[in-house]
Formats: sequence, structure tokens, C-alpha cells
Amino acid sequence: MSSRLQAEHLYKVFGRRPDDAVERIRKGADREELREDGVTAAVIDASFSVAPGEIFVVMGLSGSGKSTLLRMLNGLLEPTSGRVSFDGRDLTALDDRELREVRARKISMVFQHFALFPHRSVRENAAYGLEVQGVPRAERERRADEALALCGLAGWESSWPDELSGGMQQRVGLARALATDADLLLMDESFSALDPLIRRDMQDQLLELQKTLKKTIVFITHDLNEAMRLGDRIAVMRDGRIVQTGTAEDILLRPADDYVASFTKDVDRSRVLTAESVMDTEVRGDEADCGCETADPATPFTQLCALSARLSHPVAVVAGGEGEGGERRLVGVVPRQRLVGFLGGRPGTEGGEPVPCDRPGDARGEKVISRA
Ligand SMILES: Nc1ncnc2c1ncn2[C@@H]1O[C@H](COP(=O)(O)OP(=O)(O)OP(=O)(O)O)[C@@H](O)[C@H]1O
Repeated sequence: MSSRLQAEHLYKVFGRRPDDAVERIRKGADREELREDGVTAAVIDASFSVAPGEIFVVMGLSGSGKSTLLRMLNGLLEPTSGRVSFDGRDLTALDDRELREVRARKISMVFQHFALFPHRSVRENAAYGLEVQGVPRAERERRADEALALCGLAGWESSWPDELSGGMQQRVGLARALATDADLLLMDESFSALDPLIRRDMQDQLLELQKTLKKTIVFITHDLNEAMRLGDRIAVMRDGRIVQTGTAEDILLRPADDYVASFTKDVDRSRVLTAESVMDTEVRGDEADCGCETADPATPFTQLCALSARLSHPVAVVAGGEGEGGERRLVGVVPRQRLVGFLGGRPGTEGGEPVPCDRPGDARGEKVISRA
């Protein structure tokens, strides 16, 4: 995987003699021991890479070290140990002037409570990052207006912040970040202060924008549902450490430990799972080519359930076909009992023989399905 942003063995210790504290941690001291000496190990040995265009979510409870980690990524905090590189440049080695330059042009932050300037118009607020960069007024207003339109605020450019709802104000914050053309967006609990419906709306909007903008995004949240909705990959933090990094499906289906598993208990699995994540790949071949409806690997779980209810046998999951090199291949099957098992929180057992198909056709099938 090519990487845009890379964190290598990052540590951040607050308190006396931080370097000694890092050494003690490396030798096995735990966070509580250090705390007794008045030292806080906020981030411990964090390593990850973020690919271009990826939304990388860092998820964890309050105090787990998320914000400290994020502040090291843009150089606001200097790591006690470890390295951050962006596009191959070691941010930890830059002097203050170079760092300010990178922060102004390449990296944008979107905070939870966006401090809009009350006596500036929405347009001027959105253009603020460009003003800091010294972009001439006409150009910065044009770019601010474009960013506001992208965020659904066309027509509000001349309004004052207090004329906007909380959700709209947060959009101005997002527009400010987008207007600068920065490639890396660091979003710290950016939607956490919003009402649930508006929050969902903002999540949708971010995903929609991302389809065309393809920014590299690190998004901090304490909400696992938000993490799963937004994240191409998710890092779960606990007590300063990243305990698991993976896709939503990895976290849900293969939690690294009981702690991660306890987080996923309340997740609505049907929103996350797809045919690919629940199918049985030990394909038997007797569900393939009978002419019944099939799923593809990306078919969402809810559609899969509806499909399963319409069939008298397991759902065949078929890949390939149009635009993918022609041949359609059976890649897995989903027996109904398996769906029930996944909803209950663990892969189901197949239980019982598949029911033979009651529609005409060759129910024995082959693993390769010829195109109709
Ligand atoms: N400047 C600081 N000085 C001392 N300790 C700090 C400082 N900043 C953070 N900490 C401590 O580091 C730990 C991690 O804090 P951090 O704010 O990174 O966690 P978080 O996961 O972002 O939590 P929250 O969601 O509540 O902001 C906490 O124990 C916090 O008290």
C-alpha cells in the first residue's frame, strides 16, 4: 500500500523526564506505574500508514490518546519519540517555519467546536485559511464560495454565523478546510457536538464529497458506529495504545481482544456486513447456475437477507461479469442460518443440508458460470 501519511513508533509522554518514561515503557512498565509518578503516557508506540484518498479513523474512549496522536500528526505536538512523515517528508525534522508552511498549505484541521468569527460573514469565515496563506481577496472569495457550495451552503455566503444552525456552522468549518486545497484533513470529533440526525447528514455529506475530492483524512471519534460508517480503516485505541487496526469488518468479525469485542456488541451489524464478509467460501457448487437471483461480493447484508428470503436454497455469491473481464465466478454461498448467526454476533453454523432449488436449470452447476 502506498502511503501518504505515516506514523512510526510514536510516543507522547507528559510530565517529568519523558525520555526516561519511554525507556521504562519499552522495558515493560505500564501506564499506571508511570501515573503514580505523575507522568502521563498519552500515546504509546503508535504506528500506522494512511493511503492517499483513504479515510482513516482513530476510535477510542475519552483519555485513550486520540487527540494527542492527532496533534502529533500535524506537528502541533512534538513526539517524545518516533516519526511522522507526510509525502515522504519527516515532519518531526522540520523547523518551525517549514512546519508552519506545511500546516498552512498541506494540512487542514476540522474541530468539534468550530470557532467561527462572529463578525465575519460566512464567506469570510470560509476564506480564513486562504487569508492566512496570503491569497488575494478575489481568489480567496471565489475558492471559499466553491467550498461552501460543495458543503451545501450556496446562498448563505453573505450571512452571519449566528444566522446558521449548529450543523450549518460545522459545514462552514468543513468548507474552510476544503477551501485551502490541503490534501490532508485532520478531523477531531468534528461531528460529535451535532444532533444525531444532523450528524448522520454530515457523515453522508463527507462520504459524498470524498468520492470526488479523494482527500487523505484522519478522523477522530469516540463513536464506533461513526467509525464504521466513515472509515476505510479504523484504529482502535485503548490507554494510549493502538490495539487493533483494520476494516470495519475486521473489527466486527475478528476483534483483536475482548476489549474490542465489547465495543462491537451494540453495532448494527446489518449496516456493516456485506455478502463477501459473511459468505462461506468452501463453495460446493450446487447453488450456482440454476438461474435464480445471485448476490455479488458487495451486496449489503439487508439486501442479502431479502434475497435469501426469496430463495429456497443458499444465496450464490458471484463475482466478475460486465466490465470485469467477462467470466462470472461463484465465489461463495450464504446459507440462511449463516445470516442469522452473523446478526447474533458470531458466524452462524450452516446447520442442515441446503434445500434443492425448485426452479428449472442445472442445480448441480459448476464453479464457473457462463455469461447468459
Ligand atoms: N498537555 C497535557 N498535559 C498533561 N496531560 C495531558 C495533556 N494532554 C493530554 N493529556 C493526557 O493524556 C491522555 C490522553 O489525552 P487525549 O486528550 O489525547 O485523549 P482523547 O482520547 O483525545 O480524549 P478526549 O476524547 O477526552 O479528548 C489523558 O490522560 C490526558 O489527561
